[in-house]
Amino acid sequence: MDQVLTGKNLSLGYEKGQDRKVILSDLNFQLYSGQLTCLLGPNGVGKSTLIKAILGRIRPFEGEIKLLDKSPVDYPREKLSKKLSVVLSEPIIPAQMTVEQLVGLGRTPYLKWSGTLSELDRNYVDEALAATKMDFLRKERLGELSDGQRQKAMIARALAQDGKVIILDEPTSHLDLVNRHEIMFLLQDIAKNQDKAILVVTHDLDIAIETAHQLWLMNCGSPLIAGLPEDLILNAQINELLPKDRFFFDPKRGKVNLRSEDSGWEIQGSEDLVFWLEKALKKRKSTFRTEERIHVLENPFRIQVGDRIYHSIAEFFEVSQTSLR
Ligand SMILES: Nc1ncnc2c1ncn2[C@@H]1O[C@H](COP(=O)(O)OP(=O)(O)OP(=O)(O)O)[C@@H](O)[C@H]1O
Repeated sequence: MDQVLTGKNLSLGYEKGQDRKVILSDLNFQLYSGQLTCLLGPNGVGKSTLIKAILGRIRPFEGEIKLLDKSPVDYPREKLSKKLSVVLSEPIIPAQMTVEQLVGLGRTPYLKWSGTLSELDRNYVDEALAATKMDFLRKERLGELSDGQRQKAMIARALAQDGKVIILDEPTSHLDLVNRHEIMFLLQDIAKNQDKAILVVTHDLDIAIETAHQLWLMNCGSPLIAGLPEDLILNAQINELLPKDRFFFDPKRGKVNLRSEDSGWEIQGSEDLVFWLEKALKKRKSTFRTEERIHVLENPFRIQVGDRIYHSIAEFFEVSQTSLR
């Protein structure tokens, strides 16, 4: 497992005339080949700014980024494209272009003056189509693909480019649940099987935890936290992503949960049943209160309060609106 991209003591931001607007400071990171890394953080924290610096589009105010042996800003453009490929979140895609033509564009940095693909280039295109399971759609026009298929075509283009590092900015943001998982598992496979270092910017914590080998967590004013998702959950650093007064990450459920200090109810029963009933109750926290203890029972599912029995949460809410107050 090699470090292919590193950042040391970085300070990043934008310059306007004499003014410097520092967005990120004291930033350190290592991106490893063979791993899928997900970068998470709230809107505006500076994720895109970091990506721009990695792509050499902005120069660090301080510190250094190293892509293999040198800084991205020191690579000639074409050489950089052979080391690093990018899939942006809102690419401009010509609808008439076929999948095969798009993936062929990934070979642009390698083309000779004639501009035509050599046999070797075509092999890369074929391999990229096979790795993304897009072979059967190679002649399809991009305008006629589903969003998920289009995203896979973009990933195939990045693969054909054959860089060591692939960066994707919110690649799953427009996709349904199944496609989001599929794309992320595909990226996980590519990282492992093709020894790529893949960095994905995402807001999807659930899927990042499920699929990433490493997480990078960014939050305003704190250093970047990097680690295995499971370590960050067990040592509670995952909470750095959340406003701690209102939310916490529940390690048992693997989910973000709302804090409730004074819940206004007491529930007894098995952990799973209590969890789901409490979830439903939290959504009604402003309207629901009871002094009586709530028992939640299974086989068959029922909720008991005093001697009253309810057979679903909906029924409990409906009746308790009047009887429990
Ligand atoms: N070209 C620019 N010039 C000046 N400030 C900028 C520029 N681009 C971004 N910023 C500022 O940098 C900060 C971080 O923005 P950035 O886009 O990096 O955040 P982000 O974490 O990617 O957010 P999101 O999750 O919403 O995409 C914001 O305050 C933004 O206004």
